[in-house]
Amino acid sequence: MNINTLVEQIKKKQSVLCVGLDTDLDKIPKHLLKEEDPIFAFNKAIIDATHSFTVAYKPNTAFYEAYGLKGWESLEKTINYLNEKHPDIFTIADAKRGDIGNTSSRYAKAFFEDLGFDSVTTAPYMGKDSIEPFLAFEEKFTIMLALTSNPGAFDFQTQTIEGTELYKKVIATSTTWEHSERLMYVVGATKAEYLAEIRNIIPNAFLLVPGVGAQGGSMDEVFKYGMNSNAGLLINSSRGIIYASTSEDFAQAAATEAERLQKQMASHLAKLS
Ligand SMILES: O=C(O)c1cc(=O)[nH]c(=O)n1[C@@H]1O[C@H](COP(=O)(O)O)[C@@H](O)[C@H]1O
Repeated sequence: MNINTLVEQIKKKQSVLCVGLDTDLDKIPKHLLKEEDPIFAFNKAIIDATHSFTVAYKPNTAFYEAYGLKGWESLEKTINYLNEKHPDIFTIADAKRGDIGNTSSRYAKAFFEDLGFDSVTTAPYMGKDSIEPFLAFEEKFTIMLALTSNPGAFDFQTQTIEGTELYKKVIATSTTWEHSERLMYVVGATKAEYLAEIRNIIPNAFLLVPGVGAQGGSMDEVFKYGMNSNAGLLINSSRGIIYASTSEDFAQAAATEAERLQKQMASHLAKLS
């Protein structure tokens, strides 16, 4: 996808909402379990109910890989459904990949070419040659972990090395890589107070911000410190939306929650020209 398509969607829908499809057979409504593919049936219902409030969907591949071949088929049906029905909606394979160069280029082919996602999440621990193979794909985006939402973010990411916090060094270094204009970055909503400094390093990049809802991050703080002139944000909620109800009314409840978040976003996005 071209970045302008994403920005147009954000302005049109007055939303930066990313719905996380972390679909768990133990949590979806019981009546769906008799469907031939309960995971896809659930995802389809969630997409049908929420797409008008949403600019991105993010299936986390762990929830599909956990069910082996069947799970991978559910993932494939989900991305095909999104690409056919909603080609303007940005898609994220949340796979957190990254390996030596030739392996990374296979991961990139799997998610960008075979499955047809617009973007994939990556872990930058292995450095430049582990990320550049993803960046080689035109009109595809690589969303690199920068400062994550979990408590373990303080174990390494915020440690100071030679006077700079590691996450800042990682972000600044990544801007020197070939096709760094195809990078986006993950910053947890639980770390919103760090966003102003992150914006000093990468004023223009899009940030994927998970951690509102179930993890307790504040959306208003994320906008306050993280928004740029394109919005520059994709704010993810997974469990808070898809399990808003676990009864037969799950899709309606997901739509109500997605609309509530979209309305909150619109109050900040009204400033965009
Ligand atoms: O890369 C991610 O999406 C991610 C990074 C991060 O720092 N924290 C984080 O929660 N995530 C993912 O975002 C989703 C958050 O889900 P909820 O807490 O249910 O909204 C999960 O799929 C996580 O794997």
